[in-house]
Amino acid sequence: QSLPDPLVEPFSTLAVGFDDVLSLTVIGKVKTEVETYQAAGDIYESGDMKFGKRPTTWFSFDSTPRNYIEASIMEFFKLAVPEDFYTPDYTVEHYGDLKRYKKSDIQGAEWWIQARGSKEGIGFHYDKDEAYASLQMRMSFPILSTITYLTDVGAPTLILNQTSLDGSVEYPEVPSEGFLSYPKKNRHVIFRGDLNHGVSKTLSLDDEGSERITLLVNWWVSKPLEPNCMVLTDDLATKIGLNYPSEVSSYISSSGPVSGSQVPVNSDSTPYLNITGTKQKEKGYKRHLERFPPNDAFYYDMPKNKALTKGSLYAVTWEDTRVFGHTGMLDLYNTQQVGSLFRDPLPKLIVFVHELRDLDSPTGINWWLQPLARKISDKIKVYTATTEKAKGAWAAFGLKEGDLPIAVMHDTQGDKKMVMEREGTFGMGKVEKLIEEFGIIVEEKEEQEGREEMGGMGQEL
Ligand SMILES: O=C(O)CCC(=O)C(=O)O
Ligand SMILES: [Fe+2]
Repeated sequence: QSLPDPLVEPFSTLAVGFDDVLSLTVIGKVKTEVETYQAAGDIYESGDMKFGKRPTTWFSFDSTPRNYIEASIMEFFKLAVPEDFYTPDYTVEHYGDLKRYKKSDIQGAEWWIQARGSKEGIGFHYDKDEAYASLQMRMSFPILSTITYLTDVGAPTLILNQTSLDGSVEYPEVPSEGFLSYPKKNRHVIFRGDLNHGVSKTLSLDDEGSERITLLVNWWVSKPLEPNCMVLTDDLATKIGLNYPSEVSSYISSSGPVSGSQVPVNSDSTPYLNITGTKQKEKGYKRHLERFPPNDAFYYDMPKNKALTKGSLYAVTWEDTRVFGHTGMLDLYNTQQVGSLFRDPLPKLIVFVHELRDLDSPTGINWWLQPLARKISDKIKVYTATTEKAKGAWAAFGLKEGDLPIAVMHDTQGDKKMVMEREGTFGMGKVEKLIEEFGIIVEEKEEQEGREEMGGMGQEL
């Protein structure tokens, strides 16, 4: 049987998709097993894990599939082509030495389940060896991550061209490419294991009431550490009702492979979206916001939801006027961040606000601060600072609660500080004046629109 080659004409450098990956009978069996697995609860008796995360399960290639989930994982492996994801042409800034993997380097798969409501999202993150990250403060990534949609429902996965070594500095600072994948039952999406991704709830095209279920399978050179990634022993598999290797093997020998037709999804069936334009409010677009550390806020424009199609995949590119993520969020409890903030030679503009809502609400500060931060990003690093995470910094600038919202300038190298005038209404004009008084000249580009207030978050622009 010859395998489809999705990468002859890559639709996107970030990810590839296949439809009908499993046979209809098998996808039904996998769904039932997923329910069984979910119902079994905390099978590894891990108790309360950090961040309330459930452990993932390891499946080694040495073992025989004991259920249809494991048989499907063996099948998905045929679609994983790691070499093609690490060609020297695709360079992410800090990957001077691109690693190239052979399939034979892969030892097994880590898998888990996600179940969400039709309007729910999943926060942006890197799939990583969670236990290793806690120990080493560095990230160890799978070679490839995959998503298999088990229902047609819910918000899309958004995979970005952004990676990081330690989770505190990201490359590039602001993503310019995305792979947007709406759920479609029996679709399998493969992407590089080191990319920032999440599920954007504001892009959901479904009404409340149904369930979004995905099976996540990641390919690793070696097993991620316990207690976050666990081996499902035969005893445990029997206990939860997922151990019937002879049924699985006789199914395969009598009914044929567990695979379906495995149709590559390419640009013929799904469009490229080039998001361009310089106006703050580009007609026909909606601006979305996702929060992820350490960039803290990522604003990106997409066609209005009614112009997007359920079940589609989109390769998205954004002009730098259509994506924003140029501010950091000051967090005095994050010692790693405070350290890198002081080492960074650029002067800082810090905007102190009471709470996140002051930044993100439809009339929030971020709607004009983000474009401003982009404009000045080569001269000034902009931070926002909420009371919860940054109250401890007020004293250094002689600030009191009643002064907020307020901006300060801080040259951490020369320890030069300047506080904005307290009189007058806080806004973009006052911030620009502060920057100027601090002695930094910002080139005036064709930025007239920057003065316009941006439309509200999630508002159709
Ligand atoms: O369900 C999805 O679309 C993605 C889930 C995911 O990224 C994860 O669980 O790590
Ligand atoms: Fe993930």
